[in-house]
Order: sequence, then C-alpha cells, then structure tokens
Amino acid sequence: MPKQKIVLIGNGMAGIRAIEEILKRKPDAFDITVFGTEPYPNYNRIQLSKVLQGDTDVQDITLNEWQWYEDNNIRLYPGETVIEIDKKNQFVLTDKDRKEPYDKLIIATGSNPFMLPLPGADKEGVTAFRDIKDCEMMMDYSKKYKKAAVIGGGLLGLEAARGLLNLGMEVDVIHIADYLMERQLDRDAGNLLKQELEKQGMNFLLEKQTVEITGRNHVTGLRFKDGSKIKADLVVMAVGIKPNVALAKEHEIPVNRGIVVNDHMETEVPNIYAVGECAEHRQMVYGLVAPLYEQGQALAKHICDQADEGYKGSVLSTQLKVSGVDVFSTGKILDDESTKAIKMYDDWRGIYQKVLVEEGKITGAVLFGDTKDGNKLLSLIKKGADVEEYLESGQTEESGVDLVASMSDDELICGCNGVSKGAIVEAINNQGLTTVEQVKGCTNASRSCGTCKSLVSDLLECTLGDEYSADQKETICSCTTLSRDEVIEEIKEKGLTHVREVMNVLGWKTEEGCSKCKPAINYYLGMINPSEYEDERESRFVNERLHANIQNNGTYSVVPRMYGGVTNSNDLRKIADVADKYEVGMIKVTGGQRIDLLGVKKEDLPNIWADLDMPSGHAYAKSVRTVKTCVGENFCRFGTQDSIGMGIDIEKKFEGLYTPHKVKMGVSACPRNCAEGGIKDVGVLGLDGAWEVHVGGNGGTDLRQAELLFKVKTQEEVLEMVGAFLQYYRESANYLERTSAWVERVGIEHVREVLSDKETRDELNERMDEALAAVQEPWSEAVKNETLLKELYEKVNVPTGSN
Ligand SMILES: Cc1cc2nc3c(=O)[nH]c(=O)nc-3n(C[C@H](O)[C@H](O)[C@H](O)COP(=O)(O)OP(=O)(O)OC[C@H]3O[C@@H](n4cnc5c(N)ncnc54)[C@H](O)[C@@H]3O)c2cc1C
Ligand SMILES: NC(=O)c1ccc[n+]([C@@H]2O[C@H](COP(=O)([O-])OP(=O)(O)OC[C@H]3O[C@@H](n4cnc5c(N)ncnc54)[C@H](O)[C@@H]3O)[C@@H](O)[C@H]2O)c1
Ligand code: SF4
Ligand code: FES
Repeated sequence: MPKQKIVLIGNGMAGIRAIEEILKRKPDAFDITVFGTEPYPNYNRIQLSKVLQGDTDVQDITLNEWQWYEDNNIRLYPGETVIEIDKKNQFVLTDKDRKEPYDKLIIATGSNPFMLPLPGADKEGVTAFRDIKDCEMMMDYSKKYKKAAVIGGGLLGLEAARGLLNLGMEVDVIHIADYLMERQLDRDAGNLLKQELEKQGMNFLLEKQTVEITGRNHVTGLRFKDGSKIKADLVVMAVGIKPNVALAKEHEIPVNRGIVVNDHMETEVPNIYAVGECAEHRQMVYGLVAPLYEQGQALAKHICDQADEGYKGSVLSTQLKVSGVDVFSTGKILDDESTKAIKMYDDWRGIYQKVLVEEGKITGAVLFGDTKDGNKLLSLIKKGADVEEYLESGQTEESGVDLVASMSDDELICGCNGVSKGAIVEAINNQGLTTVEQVKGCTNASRSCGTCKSLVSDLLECTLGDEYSADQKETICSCTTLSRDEVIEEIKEKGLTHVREVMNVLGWKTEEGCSKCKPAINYYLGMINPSEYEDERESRFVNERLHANIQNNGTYSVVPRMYGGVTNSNDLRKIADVADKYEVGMIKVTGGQRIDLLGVKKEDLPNIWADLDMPSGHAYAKSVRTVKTCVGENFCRFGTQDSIGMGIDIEKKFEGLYTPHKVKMGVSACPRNCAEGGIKDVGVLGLDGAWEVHVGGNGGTDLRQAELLFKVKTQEEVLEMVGAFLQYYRESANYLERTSAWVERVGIEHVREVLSDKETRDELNERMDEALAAVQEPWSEAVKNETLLKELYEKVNVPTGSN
C-alpha cells in the first residue's frame, strides 16, 4: 500500500515538533514533505534571545540538522514558500512552481511580528526581532552605531534590550503601559522589574506612544505623542505578534484571529490541520512553545489513529530570559473580586510573591526575585489542586540538589516540554543517562528555552549521587555516555572495525545511532585504520554520499579539481562543453579559485563526471579542499617564491584526504598575502629565502586570524610541517571541529610544542602517508560502480543536505 502523504507548511518549532511526535508513533507510515520560507533547518527561535545576548552562536541553535530530515526520509524544501492550497484536488503549490499532493496537510505558518504602521517605519535601521536575519542585522548594527530604541516593554522587547546592552549599545525601552510586562505581571512585580533592569543599564520611557520614526533614509530617532523626541540609530519593534493566517484565509479555510481548529487540531476543511502560533483553539491563540508542543501531540495522535481525548487548552507560564532577573508568572495574574491572594513582599531583598486562589483552588501566580516555587505552582494549577496542598507543602527554602530532592514526582522540571521529575528520573535509571545532553536527547527536557538546565543537572546529581560528575564530559551525542577520546580508545583497544560494531559493543542507547555519531564514528574508524577500513557510505552526510553539494532547489553543484587554482584551455573547453550539454544553471568562479557548475540534476552527475574526466574538487566533503595561490615570483614583481608551484605540490599531496572538517589552504609569495593565507586553515607565506606556515585561520562566520606555526627554509620542510600539522589535527580534533576552533581550544603553543619534536613529526608523517595511500578518487570510482549508480543517482527525491 502506498504511504499516506503528509505535507507540512512551515519548518518552525511547532510544525516540526508535530512531525517528531508522528515519527515517534509511526516511524515508517508516512511520506513526509516540509516547506519552509526560511533557508535553514528547524532552529530554536527562543534561543535567538541568547544569541543576541552573546550566550550562544547562531550555529548552535539548530534543533534538527539537515541529516535528521535525510535520516527520516523527509523531503525538505528550505527557502520555498507555499502560495496555494488546492483543497479539492489536495495539493499545494509553491513560489518555485512545485506542486505537491497531500493526503494530510499541516499548516504551521507561525506568526508575523506586529509592525506599528508609523510614518517612517520603512526606514533603514527599523527591525523586528523574530528570526535569524533580524538577529544578525542587530548584531551588525551594534558594531557601527551607538543608540538603540526598543518599542515594547514585553518579554521580547526586554530580551532584545538586554542583548543590545550586551552588544555595547545604549538602550531606551519605550513602553505604552505604565508598568513593564503588563500582560504577564502585576504592577508590583512590573515595578520591581523596572528597578532591576535600570540597575543593569536600561532606560525606560513609560506611557509613551510613538507617533513617528524620524530620519531621511535611515532612522535617526523617535517622536512621541506628547511632542518629546529621542535619538536612535536602530529601532526594534517588539509590540506583539499576529498569527500568520494569510494563506489559510485566501483559500477559505476558516480563520478568526488564528486558523480555527478543534481538539484534534483539525480545521473545518477535511484533511487539513493547523498547529502552533497560527492556530486558534477554543478562542485562544498561543505565543509560547509549551502549548504548541501539547497541540503537536494531539495532532500526531489523531493522524496516527491513536485514541485520544484531544487537546483541551493549556495553562501558560512565562519566564524572562535575562540573567540576574528572576521573574515568573503562570495562570491568572491580576487580582479581582473573585480571587483571594496569598502575598509576600520583601522590599529589602527585592522579593515579591503572589499566589491567586479562586474557590479554594490555585489559579495563578506572579513571582519576582525568588522563583523556586514556579514549577510547583504550575504543576498544582495544571492538576487543579486545592490551595491546602500548596500551603501544606510550605514555601520552598531549598535550592540546588535539595530543591529537586524535595519535589514530588509529578512536579514539572521543564515547563516548555511538559517533562516531570518522575519522567526524567525514570529515563536516567532505565537508560543509564549521565549528562544533561542525554536527558535532553531522551526526554526533550531543556531543549527549548534552556532555563531548566540547572534543574536537570541537579536532578542528575540527586539521582546518581557520587556517580555524577558536574564537570561533565562531552559525549559524542546523546546516544552514548562515552566521549570522543573514550570511543577512540575503545576502537583501538578492542580492534573494532565497523560503525554498527562500535555502537553494539560500546552499548549505544539507540540501535541506529544518529546523524551526529554515525559520521563521526565512520571518520574515526577511517582515521585509526586507513589501510583496512572500508568507508561506510551510508554513515556519511548526504553530500559526501553523493559526492556533490546539494543546493537549495534540490539540484547539485559540481566543482572539478584545479590544482593551485591553475587551469588550461583543454580543461576549460571540457567544462564549457559539459555546461552546454547538461544545461547547467550557472558557471561560477569560487572564492577558492575553482569553477563551480551550479544547478546540475542528480541523475546527470555521473555523466558529467565521466565527460569531464577530471578529479573531484571535494567541495562537498569534510576533507582537504582547495589550495589557493597567488601568481608569485613567476609573474608578480613583489614575488619572492614560487607560490603556484608550492600550492600545486601541497594540493597534489593532500587532495582527497578526509579530515574532521573542511580544510582550506592558501599560498602567497610575499607578505601582501594575496591568497589570503591569514584566514585559511593552513596559510603558507613565501619570504625572501624562507617560508612561514600559519595555521588555524577562518574566513567564515567564526572569523579568526591564522597563527604562525613555524618558519622554515625549504619546500620540503613546508610539506613536512603541513603534513605533521594536518595529521595531528586529524588525530586530535573532534569530528566537525574546524582547525580554527581546535587551535583555539588546545592553544597554538601546544601545537607548536608537539610539532617541534622531529621524531613526533616523522611519526605523524608516516601515519599521514598511510592515510594518503588509501585515498581514492571518488568520481571515477562512482562512475564505474553499477550498483551505486542505480542506488544513488537513479532514485529521485533525495532530501536536501548540509554544506
Ligand atoms: C526572540 C524570541 C524569543 C522567544 N522566547 C520564547 C521563550 O522563552 N519561551 C517560549 O515558550 N517561547 C518563546 N518565543 C516564542 C516561540 O519561539 C514561538 O512560540 C514558536 O517559535 C512558534 O512556533 P511556530 O512553529 O508556530 O512558528 P515559527 O517558529 O514562526 O515557524 C513558522 C515557520 O513557517 C514559515 N512559513 C510561514 N508561512 C509559510 C509558507 N506559506 N510556506 C512555507 N513556510 C512558511 C515561517 O517562515 C517560519 O519559519 C520566542 C520568540 C522569539 C522571537
Ligand atoms: N521569555 C519568553 O517566554 C519570551 C521571550 C520573547 C518572546 N516571547 C513571545 O514572543 C511573542 C512576542 O513577544 P512580545 O513581547 O512582542 O509580545 P507581548 O504581547 O508579550 O508584549 C508586547 C508589549 O508591547 C507593548 N506595546 C504594544 N503597543 C505598543 C506601543 N505602540 N508602544 C510601546 N509599547 C507597546 C505592550 O504593552 C506589551 O507589553 C509573544 O508571544 C511572547 O510570548 C516569549
Ligand atoms: S602575495 Fe605578493 S607575490 Fe603574491 S601576488 Fe600578491 S603581491 Fe604578488
Ligand atoms: S523550561 Fe524551557 S526548556 Fe525546559
């Protein structure tokens, strides 16, 4: 029977969680396609606040890597927007003219930030704070400008303001109400919050209504209704969100404020569901992840035909993610004639706690300064507990391990993901978990806003006692309790030879491993035993498996090798002929001095390689890629050395060598450094009668200047140094760690010290020679392999992969 087709519109937090819930229940039952306007895999939007505050990198907030889609046979079309829904014939149409049929359609289009329609709102320097692009824009602006104004003193506005302060800007927060976060706090808590944030350096303008954003093309300030003005180079609007319902509305799927759904997240149109911030359930639209994840569970159960009473609505709780400020609220926040309040106000210590009671039951709470009781109160409200239960339990005095020990099993540790203490303890005991990462992998606890991380850590300590080490080792992934070094040690000691064998013998928690550990083990096995290890193609990332980089429209790119960036008329002719014959979309010269054929169909790849008859440039692999060269002494009047010859020799020697991450090199023939060796993994610099070898540079997002490793005299010495450096990197770095991060971590002095010993260098180069002897040219191998051609290149619809 053909699989049912699920199409998801919106590659965000709610939609993908719903898919995860479906896969958990029926891993192989559906054929799943995902469309997402943003050009990224599903990432943690919540953590954008932490990125802006400098606590996290954009690279670290991905929730589901490209490989996850691939592993679950999900076709992902990033950067592609659904523009039409044909309800009668059950298909959707995208802005790239793709037509995709569905049996079940899930709309998870999220929200759009609400932008005040003020005169000047379209000026440069005005932004929302919703996605990676906004976050990067603000970080960029903070490098050039000084004054920021944030309109909106709610959760988002305050987190943005804290981030901008951290980035060195002066920040005014303009708020329309007379106290902060009036949607989440009462006046007392709002006022305490203002005092605390003023101490941190924020300036507040309360009860201010902005009427104009001033400036010519670029914003210069704000004007208010009372006539006053302030200066600003950057304006961030954080005044709430609007459910993104335009697509549903246009196609007559009933919409109120959000897309109207029942308890199973079904819209009124057969086979169309809505989930997340775009959905409206019992007149409620939510803007926090906890309810959206609960909705996802109900939706998954329904699609998987599991009996379920459905989603009944959620009790909300919020926490501001600003360090040094503890503020929490849940349920009802304002007192009225139907409520009685239990209150505590300690002006001296800046602590305020209010618990609201209605007809003997707790219905809400606002906590400031001491929020330890937050989770307990949320759990009590959720289960409809009587106030006595709260009063009898007494106020929580404990902290750390004592606090989690005093919690009952049904108390929530992670509000975002609804994970209780009991569920985490069970997972720790039954699955032998020892780290926060593993608990996150198995239970989802701490996977969203991350504020419960310390509670999870305390719970691990409380459950494991002496066995728990707070100074946690970094495990390869959540499938194992072993670190990289331990895995390598075990492979060597036990003579393990296959990825599956490693996972079986070393007690992996998952049968199949995951997209983090499989490629890493495959690399370590090859690095340890290059002459005997048979590469396991299925453990590789999709690009490496296919020997080509997949592009955002599902086509591929082909980059033939051009040693040292030097070509000739014969090769150029072949490239031109291939480009015509296979109608490639674009021919582009890359930053590494290579020629890139873009827009190639997957089924054409083997024929193109055969026609080109040139070696692969490995532009898709975690391996030695390019050696860029300057023209050097042969042509340049400043040149003191033969940089082209040197570059070609290096590239010919190390081409195709697999490394923990990509390795880019550059050779220049004078300190002008035209081949940009200062930002390469290895940068060789020719001087009069000498060569310098610089290492650990990076010209990408983690910009880093390469550091001098050694200065040597001869070409042979350069090759010896580069060989020893690369082999030491191959043997010591974590898989997916660039040389820049590795050198930063271990220190250039350490690398220099190790490599200054001639005996060590010789040993490293011996092992390097062994590794090089095992290198095979992938394209010529692939075109000869009938089974591979059939399996990989004839099959269509391979999902998109990583770079
Ligand atoms: C800075 C920040 C901090 C936050 N902090 C917290 C927090 O601490 N705690 C908390 O609970 N919540 C927090 N939130 C809110 C939380 O991130 C959202 O509730 C959650 O991301 C909503 O998930 P969603 O999938 O409904 O929408 P989104 O995550 O917005 O995903 C919707 C996706 O659909 C795509 N899309 C829209 N239309 C189409 C189309 N036609 N075709 C294809 N794709 C489309 C959009 O581009 C988007 O990528 C925060 C939000 C922000 C911005
Ligand atoms: N820590 C968290 O849980 C967290 C953090 C960030 C964002 N979020 C979520 O993201 C979404 C957006 O957050 P938000 O803070 O924009 O929404 P919000 O609705 O919570 O707050 C918006 C604030 O802007 C104020 N405002 C409205 N119009 C204004 C005007 N003209 N001038 C000045 N102030 C004005 C409102 O009084 C309100 O307090 C929400 O769903 C929120 O829950 C949550
Ligand atoms: S690096 Fe020096 S030698 Fe090489 S091209 Fe530039 S100026 Fe000329
Ligand atoms: S409370 Fe947000 S991730 Fe646990």
